Amino acid sequence: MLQRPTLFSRLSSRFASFPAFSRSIAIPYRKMAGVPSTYSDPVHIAVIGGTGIQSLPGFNLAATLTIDTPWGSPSSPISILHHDSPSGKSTPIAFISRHGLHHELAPHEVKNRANIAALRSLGVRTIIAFSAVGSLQEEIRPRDFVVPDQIIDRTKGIRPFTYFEGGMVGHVGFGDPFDENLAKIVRKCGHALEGEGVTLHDKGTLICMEGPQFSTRAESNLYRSWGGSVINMSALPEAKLAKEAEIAYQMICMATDYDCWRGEAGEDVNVEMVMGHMKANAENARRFVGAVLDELSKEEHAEQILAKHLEGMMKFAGGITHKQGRGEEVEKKLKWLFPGYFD
Ligand SMILES: CSC[C@H]1O[C@H](OP(=O)(O)O)[C@H](O)[C@@H]1O
Ligand SMILES: Nc1ncnc2[nH]cnc12
Repeated sequence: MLQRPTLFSRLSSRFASFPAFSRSIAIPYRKMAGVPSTYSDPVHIAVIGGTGIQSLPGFNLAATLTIDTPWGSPSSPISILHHDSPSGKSTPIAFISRHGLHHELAPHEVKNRANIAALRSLGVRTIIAFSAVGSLQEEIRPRDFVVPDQIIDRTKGIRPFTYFEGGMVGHVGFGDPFDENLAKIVRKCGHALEGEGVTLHDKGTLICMEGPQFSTRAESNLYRSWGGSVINMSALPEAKLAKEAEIAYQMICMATDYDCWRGEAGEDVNVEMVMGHMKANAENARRFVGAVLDELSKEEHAEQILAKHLEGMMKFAGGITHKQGRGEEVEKKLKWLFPGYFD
């Protein structure tokens, strides 16, 4: 009888045809007694933690994976956590710390391509990303949560932002940068926590700026005049790459400051302010993420967490370059990311 390939054997055979990346799978990052460095089942859901959320305590750590991708290593080792939902079902969740385990990566240094590629290689098709944001509107107060539905790109083109370059061209729709079905689930969970210290704004336009310096007052006011709700430095290219990787992606934002647009009416943003609010509200952030994971673990969301509505999209959106015009290196990389799409 044919054995269903385990994730490890699937990855091994993928690496076997791409020797340059064959060595570093499953090498323990820092040997932690008793924590496996391999994981054999597919993992469909991931959480990307941002500022102040370098780990997700309260979950059972099942494995710590070090995965090398054609775009290098992710920002941090990937923790596989077992999430036990109230129904008794255990669901594996992959967790990456965007800025590294010790917040050592600046926004423009985050390993976005490797992060998303490594998650996809594990089977991830749903990402909940967390971010500390500045508020551009009076009614979005520090410690409020926002589930944004739009992004304005104010990064400066210095971050690698696509998998399709160097001889394979792809164009993916980005009219809705977040996954609306996933957003509905996230909003429902957030509202269920309201009254217990959680205030949620259902929509919002997120400005993603380059940083690492915060905005000037003129910029901050300009973003307000554009209808910006909140501002951060990390939604892009993360959301673009997730879209290219056919992964349903939603960011949950937590306001930590009013940026600098209030002038004399309030103190300008600074790191202490951001960290202070993050720390004070970390428990709510974790409860929010936990509630979303509980909900996503339900059988009724099985299709959604596999992002069936996105499956196969890049075969066409990423396949416009004729075989004879393809760059050899990028073709190898994309075959690693999308086995079977570009044969
Ligand atoms: C520490 S303030 C600026 C920093 O905070 C946000 O991080 P993340 O989105 O990863 O939570 C923002 O994007 C900046 O990177
Ligand atoms: N004011 C701000 N600008 C950009 N990123 C932020 N993250 C938290 N607050 C921020």
